[in-house]
Amino acid sequence: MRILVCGGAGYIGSNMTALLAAEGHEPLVYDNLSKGHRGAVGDVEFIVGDLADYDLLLKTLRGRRIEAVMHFAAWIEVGESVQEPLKYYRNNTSNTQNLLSAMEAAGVGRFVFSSTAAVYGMPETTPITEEMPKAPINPYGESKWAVERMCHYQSEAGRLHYAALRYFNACGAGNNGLCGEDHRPESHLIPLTIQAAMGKRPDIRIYGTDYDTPDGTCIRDYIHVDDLCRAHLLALGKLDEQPEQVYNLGNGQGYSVREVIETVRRVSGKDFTVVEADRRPGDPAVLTSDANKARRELGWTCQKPELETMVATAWQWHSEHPNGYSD
Ligand SMILES: NC(=O)c1ccc[n+]([C@@H]2O[C@H](COP(=O)([O-])OP(=O)(O)OC[C@H]3O[C@@H](n4cnc5c(N)ncnc54)[C@H](O)[C@@H]3O)[C@@H](O)[C@H]2O)c1
Ligand SMILES: O=c1ccn([C@@H]2O[C@H](COP(=O)(O)OP(=O)(O)O[C@H]3O[C@H](CO)[C@@H](O)[C@H](O)[C@H]3O)[C@@H](O)[C@H]2O)c(=O)[nH]1
Repeated sequence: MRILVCGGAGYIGSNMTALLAAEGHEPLVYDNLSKGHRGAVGDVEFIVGDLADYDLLLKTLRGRRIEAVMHFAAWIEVGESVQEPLKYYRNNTSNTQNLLSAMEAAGVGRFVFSSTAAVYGMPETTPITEEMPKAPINPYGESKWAVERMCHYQSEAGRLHYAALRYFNACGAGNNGLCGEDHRPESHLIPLTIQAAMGKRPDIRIYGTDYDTPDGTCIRDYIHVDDLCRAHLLALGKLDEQPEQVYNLGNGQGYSVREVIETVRRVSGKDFTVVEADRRPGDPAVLTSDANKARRELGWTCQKPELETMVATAWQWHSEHPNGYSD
């Protein structure tokens, strides 16, 4: 299929673009490079464009005879979304509405959307199933949940076939270790800890050691970006027969912040300073997925479920690219 990959120069989008090309699809990256990196995308057609540009979207969808859209483009920082809510509603919600409108006008009806575990807010129990209450606690989660509702009603109206994929914590370097994580600023635990191990930051701070968890630190469900991307392919393949798909994507196993830090220490063989700091506002103690629905309906399995493997691929990429995509 000819697939428009919005946000294809970002961390997950660049991995997806590489997988699509490897699988014989024809990806076309659409990214404004506000956060992504040209160097993250291999020899694939690239349009520097903004989701807000309806005319360019329509021209691209029609002119390139696009058959499906995979949509990764968004602002992704929870803390910033609390400080600047409208920035998040504009890019994540309004601009996605713009994209869906252009798709409708161009007659493109297949859509795979990057949603997030943040739609569940502070879940009362874990692991989380898709049916559990959607109760985001920040504008980032709300901005994504609003898109899910938009897709649901478009689908009910017979205007869209879509998959909303609720990622847990994406990590690792994918595409045979070639596509790594280079967010600026970086806010995610694994790359930040790796930066500490590389001596690029003075320490790694643990946000909260008094949670009701075995070692007092937060537990998250880390999923390798290769596993994440394979689920997109499977969802895309079922869109024609199943017009509405909603799946959690996690590996179901939780790892604490201390376990992540120890794994980076082991994998890297480096010692670094760990500082015990206050809790970060809005962090649930435990976020783990029940992804059985994706396993059952898509036939999806995690091929890299071990934290050690995820961290090792990330460590190798950062060691080979000490300045990220600036190299
Ligand atoms: N990283 C995670 O752990 C995680 C977890 C849950 C959900 N997600 C979702 O997955 C998606 C991808 O995340 P990521 O980590 O790859 O983020 P990223 O910031 O690396 O990639 C986003 C890309 O979108 C582009 N972009 C942003 N706004 C744009 C616009 N208006 N027009 C065109 N391009 C635009 C950026 O330049 C960037 O290349 C996001 O939608 C995010 O909300 C990520
Ligand atoms: O310097 C740091 C950074 C993070 N953490 C902790 O590490 C855990 C993971 O944090 P982070 O890597 O920032 O991921 P999350 O906040 O869990 O959010 C990610 O995972 C969510 C789904 O679980 C997605 O919605 C978000 O988009 C994605 O960024 C959390 O407990 C943080 O408090 C630290 O202790 N120190």
